[in-house]
Amino acid sequence: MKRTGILIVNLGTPNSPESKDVGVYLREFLMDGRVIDIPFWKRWLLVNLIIVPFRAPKVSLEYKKLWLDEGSPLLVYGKALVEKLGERFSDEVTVELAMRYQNPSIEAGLQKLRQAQVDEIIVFPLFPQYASATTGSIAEKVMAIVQNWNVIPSIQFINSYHNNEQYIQNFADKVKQDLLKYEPDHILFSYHGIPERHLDNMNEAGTAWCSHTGNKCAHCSARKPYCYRSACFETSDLIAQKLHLDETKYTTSFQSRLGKDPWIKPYTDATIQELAEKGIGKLLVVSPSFVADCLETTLEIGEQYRELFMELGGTEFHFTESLNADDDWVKTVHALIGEKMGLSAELSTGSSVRFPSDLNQMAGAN
Ligand SMILES: C=CC1=C(C)c2cc3[nH]c(cc4nc(cc5[nH]c(cc1n2)c(C)c5CCC(=O)O)C(CCC(=O)O)=C4C)c(C)c3C=C
Ligand SMILES: [Fe+2]
Ligand SMILES: [Fe+2]
Repeated sequence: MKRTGILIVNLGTPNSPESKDVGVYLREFLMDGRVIDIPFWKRWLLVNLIIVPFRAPKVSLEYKKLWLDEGSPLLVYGKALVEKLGERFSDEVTVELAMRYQNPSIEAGLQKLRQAQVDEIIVFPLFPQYASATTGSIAEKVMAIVQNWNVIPSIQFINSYHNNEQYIQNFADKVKQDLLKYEPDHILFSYHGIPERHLDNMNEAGTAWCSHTGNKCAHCSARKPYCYRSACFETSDLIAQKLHLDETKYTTSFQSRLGKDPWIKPYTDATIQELAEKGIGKLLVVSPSFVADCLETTLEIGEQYRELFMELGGTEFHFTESLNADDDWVKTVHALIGEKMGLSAELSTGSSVRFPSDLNQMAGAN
């Protein structure tokens, strides 16, 4: 019987909210050459002498606000998701949670799959829109580890699902509830940003690939899934279409800027200012690049952007909760993985199907 290992991977978490552990986490994260893509020695100086000493104490206070008994929100939601997924798969499937930075590590997760003697591994990054700094980094790490194994099983990466029908529906359902509850004047889809340079570097031919302008990202007209910016715009459009929203009723922007280099635009803070100046009173913010609530949603959006909007004359500010470990989102992840396992769409979207056992039973196998 074929055994499958599934590795669900999110960004990371410090071991505790204390400044020292946050520093260790930030150092591992920001020393990743896919995150801060400058020569090693410059990155080392920047991260160790400037960013971490100033940022760790501040971020530690933020983690302390959100920390739960069992750990950081990303860890808690990740564990709940993996537990629910495990219940949906049969005994031949092993599901493990890993964090790209700190613990549980990708190394530990892969080791558990190896011990379970899986024949294939499916890596599912909790990032719907591909970016080299997130999905790319996870793939690099996984490949660096398995290259030392004697038996390297078949490995598949689920690189991008920014336009997946079920993922779009999951967010549309959440937004719909808030539209009915708050009746906002406008919806802002705010995604985590990346430096513009990261998109320029994508073109192997060496020329800039992404136009960085317009809402259709003109040079990426085919809306290639690997242009993070285009993918984010497409996600917003698809959610808006599900909700029959007029184009004038929503905007897409990018948050969480770090450093002085240009990041993809429009920036969320500038967009909030423009919306307030246009007279938008009631604003609903949605963040589809985060499938679990974390510092960047609960605090950056829920506190900092709320404060900014209200200071600028806004009357109501609401934030749509992320998918976290909602049952409908679990079904989506189950279906996306099922597809990679070669199961039919019908079976993989069925909520009560425990595959592959069901498939085997249907085929009369043991
Ligand atoms: C959603 C996708 C994400 C992309 C793309 C991304 C790129 C990216 N991030 C930084 C710097 C930081 N990000 C931080 C936290 C953080 N980022 C994401 C997601 C993406 N990052 C998540 C899910 C989180 C975790 C938040 C949590 O609650 O644990 C941080 C740490 C917090 C802070 O200091 O603000 C930094 C730093 C860069 C430089 C970058 C692209 C190059
Ligand atoms: Fe980030
Ligand atoms: Fe682009």
